[in-house]
Amino acid sequence: MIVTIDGVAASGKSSVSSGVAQALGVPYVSSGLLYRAVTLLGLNAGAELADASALLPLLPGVRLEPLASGNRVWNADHDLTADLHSTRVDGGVSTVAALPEIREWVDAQLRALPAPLVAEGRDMGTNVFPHAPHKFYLTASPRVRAERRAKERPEDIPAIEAALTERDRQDTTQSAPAPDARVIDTGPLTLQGVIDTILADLR
Ligand SMILES: Nc1ncnc2c1ncn2[C@@H]1O[C@H](COP(=O)(O)OP(=O)(O)OP(=O)(O)O)[C@@H](O)[C@H]1O
Ligand SMILES: Nc1ccn([C@H]2C[C@H](O)[C@@H](COP(=O)(O)O)O2)c(=O)n1
Repeated sequence: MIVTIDGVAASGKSSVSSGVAQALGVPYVSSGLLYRAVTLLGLNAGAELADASALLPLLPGVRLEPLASGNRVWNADHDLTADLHSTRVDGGVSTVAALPEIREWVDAQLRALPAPLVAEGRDMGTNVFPHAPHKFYLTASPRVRAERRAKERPEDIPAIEAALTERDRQDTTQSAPAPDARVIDTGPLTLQGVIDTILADLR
C-alpha cells in the first residue's frame, strides 16, 4: 500500500507523513529532500543550478534513507540532512526541481523503494505513484505557514511568507493536487489533528 501526501511548501507534509507512517508502522519518504540534496551539492560545487548536465555527475553517491522517524540523505558516507533546510537551499531548489533530467532521477529513486510506504512531496499522487489508493493534499495560507516556520528559522514572519509565496509560484507546474486526492486545509488543525484526520480516512 502506498499513501501519498502532497501539498504546498511548509504545509506540514513531512511532519504529518512521519506521524502517519509511525502510526501505520511503515517508512515515509520525503521527495523534497532529494531535490534539496541536489541543490546543496550543486551550490557547494559552484555549479549553475539551471544546468542539469552540471548537476547529474554529482549524484551517483546520493542515497535517501527513509526512516519513519525522519528521513536522512547521504552523499557516500557524508550525512547531508542537517544542511538541507537552509535559506540558501530554499532559494535555489525550485530552479533545480524544474529540470526534467533531475525530476527523472528523483522519480527513479522513489519508485525503487519497496511498498508499503508514505510518500510526500508535490507530485507523488499525480506523477510518481498515480495508482496509489490513498491520496491527500495539504494546504494552509501563506501567513499560517510562515508563522509555523518562524518557530524554526531566524527570519521574521513577513520575510518567510514572501519566500514561501515565491516558492509556491515557482513550483506551480508540479504542485496541482491529484483529482482523487482529499484536500485538507491544515490551518485550523493541530499537527495531531491532521494526522488523525488522515488515519481516520485510511480506516
Ligand atoms: N497542523 C499544524 N499545526 C501546527 N503546526 C504545524 C502543523 N503542521 C505542521 N506544523 C509545523 O509547521 C512546520 C512545517 O512543517 P513541515 O516541515 O512538516 O512542512 P513541509 O510541508 O514538509 O515543509 P517543506 O515544504 O519546507 O519541506 C513544522 O514546524 C511543523 O511542526
Ligand atoms: N515531489 C516534489 C518534491 C519537492 N519538489 C520541489 C519543490 C520544492 O520547492 C522543493 C523542496 O521541497 P519541500 O522540502 O518544500 O517539500 O522541491 C518538487 O518539485 N517535487
